[in-house]
Amino acid sequence: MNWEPVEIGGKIFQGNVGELIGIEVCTNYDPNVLDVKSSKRKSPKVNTNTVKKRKITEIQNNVNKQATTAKDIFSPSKHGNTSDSIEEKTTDIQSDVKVENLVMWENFGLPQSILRALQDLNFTQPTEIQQLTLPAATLGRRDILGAAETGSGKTLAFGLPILAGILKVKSKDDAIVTQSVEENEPDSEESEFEMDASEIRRHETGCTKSVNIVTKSNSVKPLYALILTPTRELAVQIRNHLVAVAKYTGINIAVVVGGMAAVKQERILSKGPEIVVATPGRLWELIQQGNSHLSQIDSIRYLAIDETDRMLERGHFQELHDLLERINLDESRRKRRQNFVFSATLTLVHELPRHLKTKVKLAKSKKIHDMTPEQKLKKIIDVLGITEPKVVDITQGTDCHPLPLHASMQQRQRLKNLERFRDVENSVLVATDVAARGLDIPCVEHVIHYQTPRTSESYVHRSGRTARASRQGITVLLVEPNELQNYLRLCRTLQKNEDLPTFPVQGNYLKSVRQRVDLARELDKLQLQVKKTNSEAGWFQKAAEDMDIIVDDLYPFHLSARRYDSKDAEQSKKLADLKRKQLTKLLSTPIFPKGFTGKYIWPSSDTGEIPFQGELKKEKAIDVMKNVIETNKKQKGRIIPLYKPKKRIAARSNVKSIKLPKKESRRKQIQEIES
Ligand SMILES: Nc1ncnc2c1ncn2[C@@H]1O[C@H](COP(=O)(O)OP(=O)(O)OP(=O)(O)O)[C@@H](O)[C@H]1O
Repeated sequence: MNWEPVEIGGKIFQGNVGELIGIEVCTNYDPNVLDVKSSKRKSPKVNTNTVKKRKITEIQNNVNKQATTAKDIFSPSKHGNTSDSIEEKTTDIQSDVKVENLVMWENFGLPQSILRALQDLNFTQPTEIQQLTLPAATLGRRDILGAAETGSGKTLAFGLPILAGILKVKSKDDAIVTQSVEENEPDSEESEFEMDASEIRRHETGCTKSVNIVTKSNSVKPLYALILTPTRELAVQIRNHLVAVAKYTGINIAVVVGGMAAVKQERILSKGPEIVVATPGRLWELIQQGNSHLSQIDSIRYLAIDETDRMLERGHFQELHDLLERINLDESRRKRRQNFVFSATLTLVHELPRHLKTKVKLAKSKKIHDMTPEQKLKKIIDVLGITEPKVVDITQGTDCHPLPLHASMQQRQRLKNLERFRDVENSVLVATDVAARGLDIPCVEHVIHYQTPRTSESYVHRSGRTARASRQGITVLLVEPNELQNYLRLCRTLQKNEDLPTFPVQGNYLKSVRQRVDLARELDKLQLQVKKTNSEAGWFQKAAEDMDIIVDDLYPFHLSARRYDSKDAEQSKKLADLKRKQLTKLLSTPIFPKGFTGKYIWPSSDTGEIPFQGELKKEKAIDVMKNVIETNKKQKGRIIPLYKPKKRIAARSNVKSIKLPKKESRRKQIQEIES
């Protein structure tokens, strides 16, 4: 039927007309249409009340069921919120489909719709950060402060609890609406179809009907969650990642970032997405322009801040701070919100050292941008009102966050790491030659050639990543004895008749450095072995399942064929964990003497001696090198000719090859470390 609005004089709306906001007229009235509806009355009668009551009882039963399991396993909700535990049913599309191979996900209270999507993605088990975060977040409803290295699966660590939470809240809201509809209905035995017809009778008089904007379908859709991230690219990535796991949930996720047409952004938001992934700047703009969907920003149930450490830098902080104050406008809603703060470094959040606490007090009187990143992070946590968060920090306890870059990485992860390398101060990019050419990152201070390049082109391109435009930079070439020929060839091609100046290194500290490096290499090898063993076992299991073979029947054969021994693997893992702890401890012990504040130890140009404790200079590597060149010139007054080896050096390396301990000695090592 075709309905058109009826023009009415303004006065009619001045009286008490309840929810009536307009009248429409049917322009192609056809009595047969109503007949079609009334013919439905002849269909088998279904008691609406029974259906709805069953739905509510089902939900209630699930509340009880879930509450018991959650209580058994996890700590209670910070908010004492049990009503949120209502099992999502109505929006859980095709929940009866069997989800296989997801045993590891089963204890996290995730609905079937999400499990199905995880299965489609072949995410058979949660990553470490997900395992540690999900129980507390999904079932305990705790705020989370999380830190883990890049590519560890942080997005789903906060994304899954948000999606699962929204499904629960929505089903709770639906239950309330259903209940209130029931309460307002006459207590009759009408079937659903009869109710349709009676509704038609109630609302349609002749050829007119009332239009009620308060009906559920027309109301403003709630905004449940906001995810903040520092860059546009990340926002898009997070959205895509979440869309993939939300595909059976019916939850809409939108991106709000700078650089996108404002009209398009308004259109996206007018559809009422339940989750908005945004960069703070554009979000703030749209809020200030009065966007209606974003006007609910203070009632969001979930807030995630990804890459918080980067949000504290480069002009993001003030925007973030203002935005959070706006989000926090309503105190009671703030308390009901669940927060996720993910950052690469959370060390100072565990317990702020006393000297920093004093600094925080002092900083209150200063401007916000005078604060250190740690103070800013603390400030954000305070603004959010996080008091007893679950802290999940699986960073390896070092201040150095190396960022890998190589051809077998996903393009997406490569871009992320490059972005991070560009934005994070003191970061280290560990790259293969994929990064040797074309990369234009302005402030790279050092290029270290871990292996002597085989061609002069390679040397020039790699080195060209530093000292860009008018900036200074230093490139250091590490030459092993077996690489000497490469080095000499390189110098000849570059028409150098003198040796490259040597970077001063104090041998007496090298022992400690070597100890750490050896331990790191050993750990790396052990980890590789553990990974290989696990993937072999996983491969076998999967192959057996694909062929419908029961693994147990073949197990002994499988063991001998692949030399897989679960005890052995367990032992290697244990040893790797112990070695990691050892390394973390060693790395937290300073190599240089107490009181040393400089970056490099470099002997005095006058005496050639290492300065006493406290007199060491705080110098950059580039300045150290400049000094060396100057000193060489002054002391010798002549160039140092290129090294000429008397005889060809055999290809040998003085790098100790790391051998993995055998079974017996592994056990011995574990005992030694543990004692
Ligand atoms: N449980 C899982 N099983 C397998 N793959 C996963 C799982 N969780 C996430 N992934 C995949 O791992 C990759 C890295 O995940 P994600 O981007 O969330 O990491 P991250 O910790 O946020 O990294 P970054 O800090 O660099 O942003 C993605 O390709 C993602 O699809």
